Amino acid sequence: MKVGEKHFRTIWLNADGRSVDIIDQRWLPHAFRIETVDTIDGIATAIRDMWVRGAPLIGVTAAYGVAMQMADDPSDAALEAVWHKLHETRPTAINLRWALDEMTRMLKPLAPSERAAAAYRRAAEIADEDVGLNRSIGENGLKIIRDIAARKKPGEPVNILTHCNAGWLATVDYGTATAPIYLAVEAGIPVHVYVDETRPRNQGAQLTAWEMAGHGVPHTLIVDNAGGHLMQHGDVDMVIVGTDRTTANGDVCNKIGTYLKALAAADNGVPFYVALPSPTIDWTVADGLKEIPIEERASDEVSLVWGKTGDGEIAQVRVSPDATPARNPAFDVTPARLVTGLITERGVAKASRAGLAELFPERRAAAE
Ligand SMILES: CSC[C@@H](O)[C@@H](O)C(=O)COP(=O)(O)O
Repeated sequence: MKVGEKHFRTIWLNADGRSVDIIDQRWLPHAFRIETVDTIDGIATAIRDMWVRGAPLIGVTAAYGVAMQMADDPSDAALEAVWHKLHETRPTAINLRWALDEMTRMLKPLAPSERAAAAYRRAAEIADEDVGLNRSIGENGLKIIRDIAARKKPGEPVNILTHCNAGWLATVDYGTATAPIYLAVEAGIPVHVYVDETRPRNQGAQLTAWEMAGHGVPHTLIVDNAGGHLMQHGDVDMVIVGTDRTTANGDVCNKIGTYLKALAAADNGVPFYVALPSPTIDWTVADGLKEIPIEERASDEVSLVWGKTGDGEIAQVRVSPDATPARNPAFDVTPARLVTGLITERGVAKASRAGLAELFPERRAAAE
């Protein structure tokens, strides 16, 4: 998407054919910085410390990590080691494991001498595929927004609430939850987005708000606890969020706080949609609550917040007493029964085993 007048993806291969450049998301919205990453350790750090984040982008970054490893050492042992090294960086987003499995499946049968070139080719394809998937999600989600708009008075915006950042910064381009929003704006449908700040790391306040502003999408930042109140007063027409892992029966794991939004939406009859590309479906898991590993991140992320000081410096401040302990589960699981629909690249599925199997019969069959 655009940054100023220039089109950017979140990650791209450099002319040296080895290193990647990434948008370093730690500094947004206050500074737009690009980092070059040219080692496996650098890739692991970028994922773990959230220079890049968002399930699809984590997967693509890991794919380039495997390619870098193959350029250094294309042996079977190195291929296995890089799988483990990158897999442990962030446990919840299934796209990470999907990308590592996909790279391994493709590279294993090749002679070591062929692996580096093939790995870079496949990593680039996965990046391009992500863009295509998101575009299709956008088209399928656009139909839902269009239907809601048709029931409104002319000129009245469709009010969409989103949580965290499932925008272009979380993917290679377009985003998942935001793709239908961008297409609605392009189609001239009036929309307005309520952006949850998304404590503790504030991906909504810092990233989604920046994206919306950059593309002229009318939006309003709200604190995480405001959504239920707004829904009770008829101010939200629909919720669209992303997901880090959706199970074969439609349970949705996403940024902490998503579940509370789904509960409030169900209580108020507000449709709750989840936008996801198929690599985010974990066909091996049935019960999201019991089986999805939930990342517990450092307690500092709760006790300290990043922001811009009056002097224009990007700095961290403490919001709690020095000695107060904090706990930081990064994701939660929204049961399928609270999800109105799953917006995928193939259409909108019911959040159920049958609904997903109908859209992806070959994947369901392969998992059995
Ligand atoms: C298209 S991104 C989907 C999810 O990864 C997104 O909603 C999310 O929860 C991101 O969490 P993050 O911890 O910032 O990586």
